[in-house]
Amino acid sequence: MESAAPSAVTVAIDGPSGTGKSSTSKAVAAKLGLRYLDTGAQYRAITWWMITNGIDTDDPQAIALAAGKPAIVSGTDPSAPTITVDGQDASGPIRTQEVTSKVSAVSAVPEVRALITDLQRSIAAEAAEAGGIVVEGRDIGTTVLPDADLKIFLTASAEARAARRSGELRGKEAADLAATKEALVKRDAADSGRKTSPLAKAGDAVEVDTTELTLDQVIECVVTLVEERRSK
Ligand SMILES: Nc1ncnc2c1ncn2[C@@H]1O[C@H](COP(=O)(O)OP(=O)(O)O)[C@@H](O)[C@H]1O
Ligand SMILES: Nc1ccn([C@H]2C[C@H](O)[C@@H](COP(=O)(O)OP(=O)(O)O)O2)c(=O)n1
Repeated sequence: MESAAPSAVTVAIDGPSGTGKSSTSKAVAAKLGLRYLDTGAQYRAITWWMITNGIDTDDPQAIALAAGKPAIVSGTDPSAPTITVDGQDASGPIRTQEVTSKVSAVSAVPEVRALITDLQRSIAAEAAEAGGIVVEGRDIGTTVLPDADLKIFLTASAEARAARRSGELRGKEAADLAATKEALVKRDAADSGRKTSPLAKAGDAVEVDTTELTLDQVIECVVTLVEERRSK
């Protein structure tokens, strides 16, 4: 007897910066034939648009008024994810230090979250028709997709996360380890402390501490969890 195609699965992966969400989610999606959505890239894209259009990122009202203007489109192929703003490739500009330093303020504005959350839900619903998706961010398991089939919350010590991040920055915008750690802890605090859907572990999420794990071990662990979920 031929085995049936695996059922569609929606996976939510949340956690603070540098825990391995993007690398893990992309690899798991590629291995299992799922789509992939980086929700942080969407918040970065809207932040980049605000900066380039002269919107004061310290003014929540100005941000709320402008939030509906940019058209943000995410490509969900895990081997080549894309992000455009008004048709323009934004994958490079959204990774600058300037965007990183302002994204928490912009993403805390409720009007921004409402628009981006709607966009994320429609992408996930469309992907569910095509096998499923891994969606990574801060509030996916708690707010965006509370009915996800599997929820993972990645953690790691601030030291490990800063070391991973400063490894990425070396040679580009050289930041020392202490400064990287300080910026990262500050962003975590802002993301966890905001009123509207803060960074938080969902009650039914599986927590995976990646501090002492290699990336391959984390990927293997999540693949196993998805397969277990699918076989139920
Ligand atoms: N378990 C791990 N061990 C070592 N390095 C890792 C691990 N997971 C991720 N990394 C590296 O850490 C950096 C940040 O990972 P990333 O997936 O972007 O994290 P996040 O999306 O949670 O911010 C990347 O350079 C990635 O290769
Ligand atoms: N679901 C999400 C995803 C990201 N955000 C916000 C908060 C984060 O600090 C920024 C950037 O997220 P991103 O995942 O790109 O951050 P890092 O990869 O950890 O540097 O976006 C959010 O508020 N909700």
